[in-house]
Amino acid sequence: MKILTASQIKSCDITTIEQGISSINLMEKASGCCGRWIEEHFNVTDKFLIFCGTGNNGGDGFAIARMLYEKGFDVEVYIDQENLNFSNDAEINFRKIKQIGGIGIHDFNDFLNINREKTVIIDALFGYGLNRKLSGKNKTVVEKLNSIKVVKVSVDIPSGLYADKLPDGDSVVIKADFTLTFQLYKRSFFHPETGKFCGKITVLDIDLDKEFIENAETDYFVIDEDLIKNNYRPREDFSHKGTFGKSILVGGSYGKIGAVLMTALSALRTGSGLTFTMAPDCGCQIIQSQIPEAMFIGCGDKYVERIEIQEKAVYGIGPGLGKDKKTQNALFGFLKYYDEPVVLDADALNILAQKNWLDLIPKNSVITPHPLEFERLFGKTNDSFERIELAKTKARELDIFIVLKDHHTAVITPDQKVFYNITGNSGMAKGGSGDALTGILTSLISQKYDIENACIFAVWLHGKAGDFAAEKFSKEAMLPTDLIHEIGEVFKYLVS
Ligand SMILES: NC(=O)C1=CN([C@@H]2O[C@H](COP(=O)(O)OP(=O)(O)OC[C@H]3O[C@@H](n4cnc5c(N)ncnc54)[C@H](OP(=O)(O)O)[C@@H]3O)[C@@H](O)[C@H]2O)[C@H](O)CC1
Ligand SMILES: [K+]
Repeated sequence: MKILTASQIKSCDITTIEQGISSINLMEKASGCCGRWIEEHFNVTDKFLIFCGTGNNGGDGFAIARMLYEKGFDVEVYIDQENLNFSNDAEINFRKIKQIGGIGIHDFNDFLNINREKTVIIDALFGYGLNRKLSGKNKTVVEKLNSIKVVKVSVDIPSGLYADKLPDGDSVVIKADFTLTFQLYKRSFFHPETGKFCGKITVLDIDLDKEFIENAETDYFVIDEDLIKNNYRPREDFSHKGTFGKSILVGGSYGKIGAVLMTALSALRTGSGLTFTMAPDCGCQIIQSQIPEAMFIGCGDKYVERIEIQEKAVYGIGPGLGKDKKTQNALFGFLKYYDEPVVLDADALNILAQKNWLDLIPKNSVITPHPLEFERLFGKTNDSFERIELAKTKARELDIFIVLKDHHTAVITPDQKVFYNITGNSGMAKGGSGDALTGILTSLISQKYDIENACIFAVWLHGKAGDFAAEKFSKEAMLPTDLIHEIGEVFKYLVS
């Protein structure tokens, strides 16, 4: 699914309207989708306080108020009565609710304490037309709404948030529990500084012009299930273990054997045909007894001291590797002569950063840094938008793929495309989750998924398995090994 900018969405609106539907009917359709969602998720005994701005986001709010009222809901509307300079469509819908006696219309300043129990706030102050930070009564009413613990539903975008950039420094933004956004995700939904205002996001299809969206230029995409289902290749029956590639997972050090063990286990669970672990001898018993399916190649006593090159294999290097001098030399010796794509994670990245060996990374390799590892590799950035721009530059310069791990992990490609993942949860923020991702990635590349698709599929699969594990064990109790064991459930889900 594409992510378009606010101005592209506005142009798409205009194109849709030029194709035949009037703007007021497009608003009616958008508001109707919101009304139906609200009706499905709340009780008729709930009271709705709908806060409306002067633009079409406010117009949606007026239309939603009318629709909920007509369905028997208790509705009150709040506006800035000192600024009735509405957009054309907002004006039309404002007049409609004024004619309905049963909908109270109040000024923002009249909004006093409320019975929180049965009240739902609908935020229809601003949408993608926001072009400066909130001030005056708009700012005051948002601060007031944020200060009370009551369910908030934002129409299109939490008011105060821009669609595709960070808010200005001391901005005020509605902290929504739900965001009902029209047609496409907005980029700010996926960044840590901004996504936290959205709550649970639902994309409502309002039938915007499909051809416009198809032809729209963008570098930004969401990894949605359509993309995955087009990408996933069910296993052929007439095949043998060699068909499904050879993964070599390199890592582990004394006391951190579990990392490379989890990486190997997740490579196997992802369907790797032949799986080897290259780890220090101190890990041999542990790995061989826990994963008999993975062959073991000893490469040192307590640390990885050498990384031998094997033909027709895909290497995943880093989990639990440590940064011992011998290990540094082993990594240097390997990368100096190996020019096939590799997956580099954790301490492999920290060694490359520390020794400034970035130019040793083979083309089309995949690095999987979390933000701190990214900073060690490429330097500080002021915010996550800047970090993505730097990642795009580095992916192009080094001709590599960057899987930038965060709440919404992003895959950045050498041709500067950015794919945001929407599976996963905070239960995965535990040591070992990254090791599992490395195994999934290595396994998919060894199974001949092209690198871009392997990265996209891997982050989605990893997050989905994490969601299944959270469902089963709770976010607090779930373990990375639970996530690994749920990988099979995700494959079954994909073919269901
Ligand atoms: N395709 C769709 O997604 C559809 C979306 N719809 C809804 O329309 C809004 C966008 O409506 P728009 O009128 O373009 O803009 P907003 O309602 O977001 O903002 C209204 C105007 O407010 C002014 N503004 C901007 N920032 C501020 C601010 N900080 N303080 C005060 N006023 C502000 C600005 O006008 P100016 O003249 O003052 O610059 C905005 O134009 C979208 O989000 C959806 O909710 C349609 O209903 C259907 C299709
Ligand atoms: K809004």
